[in-house]
Amino acid sequence: MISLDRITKSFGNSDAVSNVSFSVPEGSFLVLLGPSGCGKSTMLRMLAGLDQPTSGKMRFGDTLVADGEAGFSLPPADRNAGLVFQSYALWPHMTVSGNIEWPLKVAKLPTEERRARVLEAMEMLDIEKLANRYPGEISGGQQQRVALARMIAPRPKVMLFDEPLSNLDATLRVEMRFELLKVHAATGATAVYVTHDQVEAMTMATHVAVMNNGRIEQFDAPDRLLAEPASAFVAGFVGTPAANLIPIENGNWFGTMPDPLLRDHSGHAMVRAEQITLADEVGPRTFDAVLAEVVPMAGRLLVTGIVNGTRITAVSDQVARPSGRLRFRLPTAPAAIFDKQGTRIS
Ligand SMILES: Nc1ncnc2c1ncn2[C@@H]1O[C@H](COP(=O)(O)OP(=O)(O)OP(=O)(O)O)[C@@H](O)[C@H]1O
Repeated sequence: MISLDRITKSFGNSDAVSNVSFSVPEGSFLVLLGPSGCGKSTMLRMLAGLDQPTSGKMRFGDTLVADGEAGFSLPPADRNAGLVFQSYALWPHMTVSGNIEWPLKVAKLPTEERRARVLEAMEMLDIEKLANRYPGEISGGQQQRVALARMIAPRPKVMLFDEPLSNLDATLRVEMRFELLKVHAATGATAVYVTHDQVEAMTMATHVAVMNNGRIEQFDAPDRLLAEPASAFVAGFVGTPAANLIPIENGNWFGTMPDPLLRDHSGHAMVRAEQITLADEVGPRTFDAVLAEVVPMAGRLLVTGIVNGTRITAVSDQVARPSGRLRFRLPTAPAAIFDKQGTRIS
């Protein structure tokens, strides 16, 4: 179990992480998801013991690993936690097996035990054939497998990942997502995984903490983030495609078309792409748009147009008119309404 109790990390006058509390059970796969600068790497560094919280407490199981007020932080080596970075950080002068063995040597494990663990880790990542190669002699994807093997060889209870797949191409990324989940399931460790890629969060996580400006916008299971986003930020960040956030003003779509369903609300109405249709005729809740792009997806089309400066995406089977103009029809009810601060109100 990992639990955080009101963790804050300040740099000078600004908080990189602000008053964050959550807990996840042992064996979870927690993803810290958010845009650049939201504080997710700072969170991970505190979990690893590389940074100390300014205030708040952090526990791994029953062990207190950091206490900001008391100025206490358990050193990284005493946390039974492994870390994998975006850059693989392998020792270039050591072979693959030498790299994997290194942390076991540091931990002073006997030779036989080290050999067995190196072999076990290489088998799990399917890299036995690379044992005697040097990092410069293997591909980026293979290097990331070695970094993973090196991380799991000491059998950490907590596995920490900082954007580990972002240097890989799209196909390798999908492959490595599967490998990571396999390793996680086989070890039973608790994983904390930092990414700005919501697809990684949606496909791998048991729990997701969506972060924005150092705070947690929503802490939930991936499907809950999609079904019940707590804020406009979450609604606009998750989903493929993310839901449309349509400006509403005093109960008017785009500030121009009144709709009793919007009551008198101002802010944004969430409308999913699959709720919007393309219309030939002008009618209730139709809006003319300028075509921005058409993306084929799973046999259907994601059609994006601009209405009053807002990008709107619909799922359609219909190819848009060649004129570059199109007409969207909004559904009778939005999936959610957020106020001007982005808080969900309906
Ligand atoms: N050592 C530091 N000194 C001062 N400010 C820092 C330091 N480290 C991080 N920050 C600031 O804290 C905020 C959060 O940074 P952090 O690196 O945690 O974000 P992030 O979500 O991981 O972003 P990215 O995905 O770009 O790495 C940023 O505004 C950053 O400028």
